[in-house]
Amino acid sequence: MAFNAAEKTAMGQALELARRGVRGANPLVGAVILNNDGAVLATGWHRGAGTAHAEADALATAAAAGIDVRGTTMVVTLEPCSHTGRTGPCSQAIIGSGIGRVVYAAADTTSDAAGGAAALAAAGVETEGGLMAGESRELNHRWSAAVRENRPFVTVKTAQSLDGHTAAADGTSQWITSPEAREDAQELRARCDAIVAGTGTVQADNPRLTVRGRPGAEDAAEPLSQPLRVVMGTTEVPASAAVRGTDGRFLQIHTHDPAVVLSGLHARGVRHVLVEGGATVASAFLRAGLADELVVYTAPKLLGAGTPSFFGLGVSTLTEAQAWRFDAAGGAFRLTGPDLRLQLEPTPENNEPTIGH
Ligand SMILES: NC(=O)C1=CN([C@@H]2O[C@H](COP(=O)(O)OP(=O)(O)OC[C@H]3O[C@@H](n4cnc5c(N)ncnc54)[C@H](OP(=O)(O)O)[C@@H]3O)[C@@H](O)[C@H]2O)C=CC1
Ligand SMILES: Nc1c(N[C@@H]2O[C@H](COP(=O)(O)O)[C@@H](O)[C@H]2O)[nH]c(=O)[nH]c1=O
Repeated sequence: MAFNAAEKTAMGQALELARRGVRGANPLVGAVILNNDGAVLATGWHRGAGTAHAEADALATAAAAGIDVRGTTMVVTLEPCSHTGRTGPCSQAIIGSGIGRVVYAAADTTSDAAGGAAALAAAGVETEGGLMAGESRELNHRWSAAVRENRPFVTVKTAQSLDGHTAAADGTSQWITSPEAREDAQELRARCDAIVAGTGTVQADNPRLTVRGRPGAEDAAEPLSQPLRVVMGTTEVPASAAVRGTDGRFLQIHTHDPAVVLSGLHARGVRHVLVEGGATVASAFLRAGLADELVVYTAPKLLGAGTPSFFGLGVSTLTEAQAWRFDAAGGAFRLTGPDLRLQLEPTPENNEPTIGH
């Protein structure tokens, strides 16, 4: 394999572009188109499930700028796909564009999307993989684990006080975080297929668990399909509970096992789950190694007592601590109004998920 200096630089840039995407049902992918002198002609990245893939995004950017890409090189962080999902196959779009060479980082090992490199080569496009493959694989290591194990990608979100409580001593929790933080959390809801909460939260909060205040939300002029609202636990959700709604997108799963919830949801086509708590349910996903992304909103308030954000993780001494790291994709930390938003992912050494092997 021979990659020139411009291709190596472009792959680094493509990895940075990939990090602009959002984690969830699809992997983070970036793409750069180079001319034969190694100059960047166009760039693209994938913005999440249902939007253009990075390759198509870069091709569209080039087309919009009137750039002729025939005979040029595309550098992309993941092997171009060969399947028609919510968007068309990238390998065919590349072949159709006349691009002469494709350099990719990691192979696409998903059963339905794999085979893009072979399709490109068969069409006469010079195709080489493996450049910075480790970086690309690490960028999507939790997404890959979810795909490998036939389960949805899991985001756990919590809103806590500065001293790590999700509810005060009397069980009150509305609201710990600011309107700005709660508005930000609506974005998490909008990009997932299902929202999971426990029966305890239903009893305490009577939540709606809906997407609101954005195009396609329940309060929009033409509402689109909402994420599925899922309650886990054995206590029957009351007929009057707001979470039941009227659109038929409510489901109770009578279990305490996160793996059972995930396999049931995967069978229904759910590829991204948002776990909204409470602490009992969130901790169960963490304990099982079934949390791929953690978003923690921390309000500058002290409660001194109450429900800890996470408990019962099976950690009895410091060396057993779950290891997480700040996730540059999506912004590791930033202020949302007066509150701090942290985004983390498990380190590759952390407990890998335990289902699906
Ligand atoms: N700040 C925040 O981000 C949030 C705060 N809250 C607050 O947290 C509190 C509710 O949290 P919490 O009491 O932990 O309730 P949960 O919503 O986590 O629900 C816990 C209940 O769900 C069932 N259950 C489901 N899975 C498991 C499991 N793996 N292990 C044990 N039980 C399970 C059990 O009920 P069953 O007997 O029915 O099976 C259990 O009592 C409220 O005060 C609420 O206001 C809630 C959500 C978010
Ligand atoms: N208390 C608390 C949160 N709580 C979460 O929000 C749910 C309410 O959802 P809804 O009824 O759809 O508005 C509630 O049941 C719990 O899951 N979220 C936050 O961002 N900040 C907060 O301070």
